[in-house]
Amino acid sequence: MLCGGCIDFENVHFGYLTDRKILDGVSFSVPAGKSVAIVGTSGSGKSTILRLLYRFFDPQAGAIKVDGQHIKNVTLESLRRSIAVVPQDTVLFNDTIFHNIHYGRLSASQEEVYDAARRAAIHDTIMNFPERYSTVVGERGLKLSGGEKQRVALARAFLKAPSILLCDEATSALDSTTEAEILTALRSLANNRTSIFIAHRLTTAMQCDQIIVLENGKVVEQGAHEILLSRGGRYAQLWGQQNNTTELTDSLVKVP
Ligand SMILES: Nc1ncnc2c1ncn2[C@@H]1O[C@H](COP(=O)(O)OP(=O)(O)OP(=O)(O)O)[C@@H](O)[C@H]1O
Repeated sequence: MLCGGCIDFENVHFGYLTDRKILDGVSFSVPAGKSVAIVGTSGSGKSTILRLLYRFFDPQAGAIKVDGQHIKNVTLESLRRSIAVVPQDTVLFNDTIFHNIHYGRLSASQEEVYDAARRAAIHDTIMNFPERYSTVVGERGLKLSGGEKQRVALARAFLKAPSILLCDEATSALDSTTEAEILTALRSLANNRTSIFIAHRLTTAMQCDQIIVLENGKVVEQGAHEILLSRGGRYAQLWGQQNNTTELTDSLVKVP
């Protein structure tokens, strides 16, 4: 039985195929209740770390521990009960929006589902759907936008109230109001929970207690935002690149 405090990756080696290493001796710790952002170029193995923690795959060498216990010695059910995942693209069932949120914790009451939806800033949107919470969503129902789907994932996670939160930040552009709402909800969900964010925007990473920079399957830098910036290494370089791009985009948008 896990109560889901700290997470430890100890010299983890992993490849999906035998001749191609994806994680090459990854070690890091997330203390209970703290947040870590994983940043790095596309394909560096960020999502793989989350997949191993959720045990979609097992590492070939090294250990992954939660609360000091090897996760391979814990039942899958117990492991997954203590973890909520907010993915980039949430899978919706062809069912009511109520059921789609309720799925986060099937023992929850109706009021708890509404409350989770409120906290994920999607309740008001649902109340404007043709049949409110009974509206069928998914492929054969009402299509939800990327931002709405992400809020459904957040509502499920609020309902689950896990001790560990894994979040893969959306790369797709959301309008700035939606993005701000989602970030606020995510921050309140991550509060006092051990959380790992795959951060595509460094402005998200900077709000985490620790940042891990992953490159070619290795942790090349680790520390808090200010410290990594002052070190002038890989993170500082990524930060410079992203800010230049933002400035460039801003200046392109601000055509008189
Ligand atoms: N199921 C799989 N089978 C084989 N290779 C895979 C599989 N899933 C991912 N990979 C490969 O593993 C590498 C790391 O993938 P991963 O999804 O962890 O990268 P990432 O850092 O999260 O990238 P991104 O930022 O683009 O999402 C990639 O080169 C990818 O092609």
